[in-house]
Amino acid sequence: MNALDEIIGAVRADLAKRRRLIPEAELSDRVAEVGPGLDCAALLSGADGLKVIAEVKRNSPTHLSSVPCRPGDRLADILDPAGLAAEYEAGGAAAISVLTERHRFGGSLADLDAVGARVRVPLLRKDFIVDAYQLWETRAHGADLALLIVAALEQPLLAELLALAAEIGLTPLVEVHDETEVKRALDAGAWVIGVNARDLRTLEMDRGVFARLAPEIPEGVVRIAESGVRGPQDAVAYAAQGADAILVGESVVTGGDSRKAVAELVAAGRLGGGRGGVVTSP
Ligand SMILES: O=C(O)c1ccccc1NCC(=O)[C@H](O)[C@H](O)COP(=O)(O)O
Repeated sequence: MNALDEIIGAVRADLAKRRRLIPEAELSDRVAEVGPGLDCAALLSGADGLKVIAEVKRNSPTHLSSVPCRPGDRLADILDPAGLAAEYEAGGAAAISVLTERHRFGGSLADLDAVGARVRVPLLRKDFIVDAYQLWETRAHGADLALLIVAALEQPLLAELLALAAEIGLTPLVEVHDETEVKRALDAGAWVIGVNARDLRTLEMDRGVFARLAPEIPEGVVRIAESGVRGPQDAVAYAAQGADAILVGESVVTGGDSRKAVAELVAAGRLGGGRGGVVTSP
């Protein structure tokens, strides 16, 4: 069993418990009350400089070095996820990602609620979404974006979840790692694509993947470089390779001064040039 399958097994078990506690109909009523989220494609476009999506990540199966962590290791002791997100926002983050998966990442929907109550920028729920229930839940808890990982979803389900996300006012961030997955994302109708430098099956990191895949992603689609950003030099490189945005977790969580770390990435992104295109959702 690969790393992704193992994570998804635990996600499905948790999901079954939550579904018993809160029926989907209750969540859809809540979604009707909260209404649609922010339209994030335009907000994440790199037309006016590389955007930084900063992540609240308590733990991870790897560190940047790709060394597998021991069970119980903490990436960082995040006592106040909302306070951390506020630091990110003050540093210029265009959006906040909250890793809500519990078993391997130590996250929760309570973290998402806390962060959403504190910041004004768009909120991404980063989790392993394999069922429509999780999308209802994502919007009901106030997120504006939901992650759909192509490697975790067969094609009809990917297209169905993408359509449902759009229908309930979420911007789907569709994550890919190779050429075939880019094609599948585009076939499903994605308009915001994240290229993850981390192979979720093997946990290996390859920062060259974005440069290889970016030309396969057409103009008009938002391109996000995810994972493994160590600092400003990587932001400059990704901007120069045409990224609209970068998604950064570990290096802004563990550096000590998270506001400064994000501000440095934002400043560096301006040096990289970027694509300068105007992007709108369909
Ligand atoms: O972070 C991990 O080790 C990981 C392992 C397996 C599946 C997903 C994983 N992370 C999710 C992410 O995509 C990252 O948290 C996110 O892109 C930020 O990455 P980083 O800046 O390298 O912390």
